Amino acid sequence: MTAIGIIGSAGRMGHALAAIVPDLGATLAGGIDAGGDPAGLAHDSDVLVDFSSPSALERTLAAARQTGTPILIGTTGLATTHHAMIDAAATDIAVLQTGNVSLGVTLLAKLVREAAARLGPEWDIEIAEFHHRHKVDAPSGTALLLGEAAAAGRGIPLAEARVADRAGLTGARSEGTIGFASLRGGSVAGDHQVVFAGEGERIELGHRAENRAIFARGAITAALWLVGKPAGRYGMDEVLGV
Ligand SMILES: NC(=O)C1=CN([C@@H]2O[C@H](COP(=O)(O)OP(=O)(O)OC[C@H]3O[C@@H](n4cnc5c(N)ncnc54)[C@H](OP(=O)(O)O)[C@@H]3O)[C@@H](O)[C@H]2O)C=CC1
Ligand SMILES: O=C(O)C1=N[C@H](C(=O)O)C[C@H](O)C1
Repeated sequence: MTAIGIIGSAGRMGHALAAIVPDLGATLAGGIDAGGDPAGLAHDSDVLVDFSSPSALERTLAAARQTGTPILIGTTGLATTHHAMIDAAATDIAVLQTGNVSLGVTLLAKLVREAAARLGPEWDIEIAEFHHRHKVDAPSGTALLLGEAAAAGRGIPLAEARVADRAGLTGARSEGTIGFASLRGGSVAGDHQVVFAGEGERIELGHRAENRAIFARGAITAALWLVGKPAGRYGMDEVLGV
């Protein structure tokens, strides 16, 4: 049986992952949290699953590279420097990093890209997300993933179009920008809405996660898929075939 090591095992996702591992025919190699030893965990695991904090990433990737252990990274709030670390690790091991491991969001990203490609820049794109009160990063990893999909559909880099944190005298909206809005409260598992606002009409594409079990199932499915894959950076669309 494939042995799975969890980084962030005592967290909300850590618990959801541990609960679903046996249902998917795998076994738990162990888990660590802040202050834990990623090298020992990587040694004991066939694949690592990381839902923790961006601060864990450097040591985790070093351990995974040392042992040649593939890794699924679900942690969000990553900076450009973290993506550079992931790219470097993917020269040695199989890595899948995504802001959302659900089937629904993986398909939604395809739909958003397609809509953005077909609609002209006069259609304003706004992305809204709503998460539980404990979430520490904004915009959510999923909102950014959907923003990347929209920007790719328009053939532009997201960094050029991204507008977040509107407040005060912002001036009128600039054509071609992609706006982000974040709400936090209660126990919301994760809602995302992408709005294409045109003159006199709107298209709204969205996804609502009703629980963390959908993320845990997607993450373990992807982790099992990564075992035995050559070094490289993979996507959830490849895992799920959507
Ligand atoms: N990609 C996706 O589909 C999804 C992504 N996420 C993301 O997963 C991450 C975790 O979410 P959630 O479970 O709700 O958060 P929690 O705060 O509940 O859990 C995070 C866990 O990570 C641990 N941790 C913190 N720092 C380190 C470290 N340096 N090394 C190892 N472990 C560490 C914490 O341990 P301690 O308490 O000791 O600090 C804690 O147990 C977030 O970034 C979230 O956005 C969540 C759901 C789906
Ligand atoms: O922190 C969460 O809970 C979630 N984080 C991910 C994100 O930032 O998009 C995925 C999901 O929405 C839940």
